Amino acid sequence: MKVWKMNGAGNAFAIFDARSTSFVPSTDQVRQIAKDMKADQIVALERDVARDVFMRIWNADGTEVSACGNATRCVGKLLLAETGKDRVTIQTEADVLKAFSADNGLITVDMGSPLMGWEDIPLSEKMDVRGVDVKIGPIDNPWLARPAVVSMGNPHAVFFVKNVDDYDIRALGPLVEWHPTFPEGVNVGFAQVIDRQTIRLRVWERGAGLTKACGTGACAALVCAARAKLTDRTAKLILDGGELTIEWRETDDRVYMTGPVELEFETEI
Ligand SMILES: N[C@H](CCC[C@H](N)C(=O)O)C(=O)O
Repeated sequence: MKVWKMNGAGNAFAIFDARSTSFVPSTDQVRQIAKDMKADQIVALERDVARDVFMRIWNADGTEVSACGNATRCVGKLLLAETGKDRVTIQTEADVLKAFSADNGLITVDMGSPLMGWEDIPLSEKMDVRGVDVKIGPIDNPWLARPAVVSMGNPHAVFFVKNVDDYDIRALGPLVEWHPTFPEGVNVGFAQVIDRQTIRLRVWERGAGLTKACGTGACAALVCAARAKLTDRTAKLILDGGELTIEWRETDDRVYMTGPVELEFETEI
C-alpha cells in the first residue's frame, strides 16, 4: 500500500492509499502513526462508486472526523496528477468537495456552504451563533468570551482578538475544545483582523492541538469575519505555516480555499 506524507501550509498528513488494500486502523494505531509520521491527521483514500475517491479522516488523537480542508487540497493534488483531469471530486462524511489547480502550483478546493444553525455546529442549546455564551477565565474579566461559531462540516469557534500573539493558545485551546457548549467538541480559532482583506489566524484543532495551519479553520474565520462585516468576503489568511486565500462566494454561498501543497515523501508499506 502506497503512503504519502504531505502538508498543506504546514498542516501535516499521512495519506494511505486504501483503494485496493483494506486499511481500518484502531484508535491506538492511528495515534501511533500520527506520532511516528508527525501528522496532525491520518487520511485513507477509499474507492467510491460515484466520486473520484472517498476520503476518510482521523485526528491525531484517533477520533474520526468529517472534514479536513488542507488534507482535501493534498488529496486533490494527488488525484489531479493521477487522473490528468482538471477537476476531481472527493466524497467525505460531510459533503462532496471539488478540487482543481490554481495559479503558481496552488490547489483550490470548493469546501461547500457554511452551516450556521445551532444544531448544525452543534451547540448544546439554541444560542446566537454570531457570539455564543462562552467565557474562559474570571467571570468578571474573562480572558476570552463570546466566540463566533460556524460549521464547515466540522465545528469551529472563532475568537476575534487584538493580537493573536497575546494568547497562550496551548493553555486556552483545550479549555474551549471540550467546553460543555460544544457536545462534539470544537476547533478553536484565534483571529486578528489586519485589514478588510487580511486575517492573521492560529488554530487549536480538536483532536490535534495547535497546528501550523487549519483549512476549515481558515474558512470558518473568514465566514465569521465577513458575516460580522469585519472583512470582505475574500481575504488572505496568514497562518503559522503559510497563507491561504479564502473566498465565500456570494453567488453560490460556497467557500473556496486556495493554498500550497507539499509532498514530503512517499513510500510503500
Ligand atoms: N481537527 C479538525 C479536523 C481537521 C481540520 C484541519 N486540519 C483542516 O485542515 O480543516 C476537526 O476535528 O474537526
